[in-house]
Amino acid sequence: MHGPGDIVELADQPAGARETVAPVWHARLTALLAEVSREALQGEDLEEVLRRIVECLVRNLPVAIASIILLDDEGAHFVQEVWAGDLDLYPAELAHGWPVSVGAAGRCARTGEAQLITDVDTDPDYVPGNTKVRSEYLVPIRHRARLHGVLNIESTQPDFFYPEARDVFDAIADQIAGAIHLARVVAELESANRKLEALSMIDGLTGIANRRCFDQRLAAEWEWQSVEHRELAIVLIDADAFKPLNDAHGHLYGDECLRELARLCARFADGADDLVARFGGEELVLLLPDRSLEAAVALGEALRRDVEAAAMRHDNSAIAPYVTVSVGVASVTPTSGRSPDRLIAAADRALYAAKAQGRNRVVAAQVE
Ligand SMILES: Nc1nc2c(ncn2[C@@H]2O[C@H](COP(=O)(O)OP(=O)(O)OP(=O)(O)O)[C@@H](O)[C@H]2O)c(=O)[nH]1
Repeated sequence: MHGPGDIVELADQPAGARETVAPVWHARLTALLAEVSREALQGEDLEEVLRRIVECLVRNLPVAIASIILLDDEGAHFVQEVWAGDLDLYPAELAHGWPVSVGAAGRCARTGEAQLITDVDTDPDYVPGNTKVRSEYLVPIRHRARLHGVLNIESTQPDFFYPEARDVFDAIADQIAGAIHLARVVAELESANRKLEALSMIDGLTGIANRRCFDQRLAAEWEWQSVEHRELAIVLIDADAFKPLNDAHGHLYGDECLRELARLCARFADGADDLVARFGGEELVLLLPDRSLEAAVALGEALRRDVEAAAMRHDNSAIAPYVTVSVGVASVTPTSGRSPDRLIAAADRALYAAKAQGRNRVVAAQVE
């Protein structure tokens, strides 16, 4: 069995002796690559992936510092450095990016070539991170055409990075490139999924929540309010004489009125857990936790008046020369295990009554 100690000793060997023990590096390399892979797979996000990799490197190899310095998308600035080591590293200030025109790492990124610094004192670009460091090896981290950053290995021994050692770090840099690529693809997929999930909850015409979102939130609020023994109200809003509106003014004007109605309704969803949603067609809904029936009726009445005040022209309504709404209201203290459909059914009955009583009014109903 060979361990990291074998590699430490290797660094002290004359060139001829090194060749005889080079297989030690290569045997170690296979195990190390497997371990780097395992570590990379366990990271939750890119930063943790990188931290696990650099910690794995300093645990297994006789290096003083290992760091991964990431480039921005343009490859013009280093924007993040993740490091591990026995020595303290005083990393350059990366808050605003560190241009690739500066430092040995910058030279590595600019040229796309590995940089071997056998004696840091003689390298004009070397930026000291710790005064005990004597030699440094920098390898580009590249996946296909994209340069992700630079792998930076520092040693307290001069001439530490002889060819066998450099082979190992070159191979590790390739593997890091794969790990970074994978972590970035996963992050992009997760972000795209979050956007899709959000989009799937939005009504395309009005920009407010859609029915799917409403159903989910209703179920969640129902359970929550049943635990809290608090009321849950809904207000159903239905535009009056909408078919005649479309017939008289055209579908596009109808769409515009729906958007304006959604905007007016949204102003009443001002509590942290309130929701305004398109219930379907020309019908909108407000989900209002912690509202009594009286409070919800008052809110429905204020909304009805606001719609009147908006005076959206309607030349084909028997009720008024502008758009009006009928409103059905219901409120209940939910019981876990019973369906929230009872609440919707009550608001629907109230809405039907408002229509039957002449429209442009608010009616409340008891939950049965
Ligand atoms: N412009 C437009 N019209 C819609 C949309 N969704 C539903 N509608 C129309 O809304 C109208 C609803 O008609 P009805 O259910 O008969 O109701 P109404 O004419 O509003 O009559 P009352 O509700 O009884 O006052 C239908 O003509 C639908 O085509 C939409 O997204 N845009």
